[in-house]
Amino acid sequence: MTESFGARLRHSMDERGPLCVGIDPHASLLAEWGLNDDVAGLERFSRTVVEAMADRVAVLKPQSAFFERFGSRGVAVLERSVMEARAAGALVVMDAKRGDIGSTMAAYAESFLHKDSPLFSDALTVSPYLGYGSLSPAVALARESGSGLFVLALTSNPEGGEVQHAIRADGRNVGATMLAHLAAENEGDEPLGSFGAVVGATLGDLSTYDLSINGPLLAPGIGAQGATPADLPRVFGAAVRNVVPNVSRGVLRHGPDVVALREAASRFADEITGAVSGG
Ligand SMILES: O=c1ccn([C@@H]2O[C@H](COP(=O)(O)O)[C@@H](O)[C@H]2O)c(=O)[nH]1
Repeated sequence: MTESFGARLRHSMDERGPLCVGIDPHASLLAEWGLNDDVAGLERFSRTVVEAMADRVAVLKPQSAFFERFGSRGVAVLERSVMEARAAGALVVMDAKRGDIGSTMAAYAESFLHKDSPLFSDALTVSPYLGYGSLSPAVALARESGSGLFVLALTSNPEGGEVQHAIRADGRNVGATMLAHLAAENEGDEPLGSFGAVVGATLGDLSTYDLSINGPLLAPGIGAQGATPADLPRVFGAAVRNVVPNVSRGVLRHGPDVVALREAASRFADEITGAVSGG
């Protein structure tokens, strides 16, 4: 039987540390790396990040948008990157932020979470803003295939609050409600549930939220968006042990040199370890 995503993530975080490096081939980064803004440039960029990182970080997170920008040939690069990253030992979180009515959500789930799909990933980011229940087909397929989900709960961008801080009829806000759904999903799972939340590292003190969802907390916002590893204990409190901090541009801007990329990731990893262990 396939080990669950949560279990595989816990082991990988214990072995390699919690850092998640993003594969975000921004046009500006392609230019900084001396690459053309075309499919060949995209492929070289993505291959370099996979080569530099996949044998050492716990998680790689390709941002699908930057590959989709190039149409089917960009998606083919994404497929190869996912396969190569997984083959080299990294877990892949596909950042595609899918969300739709349940019947369409089932097709999105097939695309990313079915073992036979060319884009099969260890986990997928999803949007619950058509209602958490609309994600049910993805939850069901993730359980079947041993993959996971990261549900947008409290995003790192300043605009997110207008939706996520909205107060519901029961007095609870929308973001807190998503966290409660995830806690129910992960109940009893050991060593860690497979249904995570996206919670921005940029958000300051989150002590009014119950972050104890028994699942991973994917925390973007470190580096280019202004948060630092030192912020993690203040933002996440006791839940910091389950945080998977994501850094994309903060690492990628050090390319294309593989050694420089590795050194940048290693600096973030050391700072994160120091912050999380109180050192
Ligand atoms: O709330 C969210 C959810 C996802 N993201 C994604 O993470 C990376 C962050 O990139 P940086 O270069 O480190 O800022 C990017 O792919 C976003 O789409 C997020 O930032 N916030």
